[in-house]
Amino acid sequence: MSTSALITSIADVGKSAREKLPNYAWAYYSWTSADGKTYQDNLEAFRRYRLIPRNLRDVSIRDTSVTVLGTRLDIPVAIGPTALHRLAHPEAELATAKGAAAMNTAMVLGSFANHSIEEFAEAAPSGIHWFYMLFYKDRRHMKRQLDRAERAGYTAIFLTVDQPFFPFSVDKSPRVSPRAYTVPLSFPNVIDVEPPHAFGSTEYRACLTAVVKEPPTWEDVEWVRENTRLPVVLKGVLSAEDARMAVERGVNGILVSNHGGREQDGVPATNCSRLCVCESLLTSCPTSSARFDGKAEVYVDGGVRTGTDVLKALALGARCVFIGRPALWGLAHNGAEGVQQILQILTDELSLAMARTGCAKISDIQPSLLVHQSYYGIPAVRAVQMSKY
Ligand SMILES: Cc1cc2nc3c(=O)[nH]c(=O)nc-3n(C[C@H](O)[C@H](O)[C@H](O)COP(=O)(O)O)c2cc1C
Ligand SMILES: CCCCCCC(=O)C(=O)O
Repeated sequence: MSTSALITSIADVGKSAREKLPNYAWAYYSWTSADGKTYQDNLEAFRRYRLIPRNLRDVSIRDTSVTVLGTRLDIPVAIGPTALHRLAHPEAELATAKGAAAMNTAMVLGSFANHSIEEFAEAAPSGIHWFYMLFYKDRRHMKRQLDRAERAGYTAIFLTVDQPFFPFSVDKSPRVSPRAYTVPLSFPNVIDVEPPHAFGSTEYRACLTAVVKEPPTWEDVEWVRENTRLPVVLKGVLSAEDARMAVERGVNGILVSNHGGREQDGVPATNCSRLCVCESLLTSCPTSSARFDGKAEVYVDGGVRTGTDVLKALALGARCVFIGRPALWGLAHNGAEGVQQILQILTDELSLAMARTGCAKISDIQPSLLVHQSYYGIPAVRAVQMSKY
């Protein structure tokens, strides 16, 4: 599929990316833990919800904007942190930043990026920049990174908490094929001075393992909270108890995520987990769900591929969603414009889904729009059995 071929969906962009990317890059981006059950579940779980539209409302104008961490985004879709954009495009994260800025939405710069905190911010000066910082053994390094992010105009710090050990420390078969190392890569945000070892070599991996803190603990989160004035978001929370502990420590946002099915296999799809987070909070501290909502925002990622998925995630209670692989597909498909195109497709689809379900603005998207298929699960099973005869 060429760049000029008719592209009408995220799936089309994914197909184009598959054709354009070398096998090692496609393999890394598509990689999942174990047999990919959790990844598949992320995709399928959205389809398990059905929508009950409200009709005859004035939806002639739809407003898809939302406020996240005090910043207005034109769409409730932001780009999450992903590593190694350089495998998809020579401009790497700089192009992704431009695509996000063109749609006036936020992007989280991953620490495993080819470009520094400052280069990224300068590439898209009008953009909304958030920074995913690693936990390091040396707190002075963390403090320097927090200060640099603040000075460069970033407006939030993301901490990933579902990766106690990094792939370069523990993966038995490498997540990134050695063939990828023919591409010039570096990690300026992780290592101050690039070591003289070949990128990806055992020695290079040992340099990374030497600096990162594995595994991080709540004490590290508390330290970050105390050492930056920026809002702090924990990414990778699946348990209600962890969400509560985060809120107690002054965390400002919870990104419900299973790392796109790339960490622990067998965990639930994230949109189910979101329900777990909320339901348990409601059950265990009945008076505090409002307090929780007031104190921290909740977001979700994993398997978002259509505007209807976005609508469903918001109806489940997420303030906004994040995308991982689709942004990489857009980047591979057509650089910054491809990333913009991905976001435009999701915007157009969301806007149409809002019209068809009677929502003129984001706050109209309510839980009552959704019914889970288990609601009519027994009749559905009977129908399958009947259909044999
Ligand atoms: C190639 C790739 C690299 C990723 N790198 C990181 C990372 O460095 N840090 C992180 O917190 N999450 C990382 N993620 C996870 C994403 O932030 C996100 O949780 C996930 O991709 C969402 O699922 P989706 O790809 O179905 O949208 C990565 C995901 C992919 C696909
Ligand atoms: C070569 C560095 C890769 C770091 C891990 C990135 C990641 O989280 C992933 O899912 O892949």
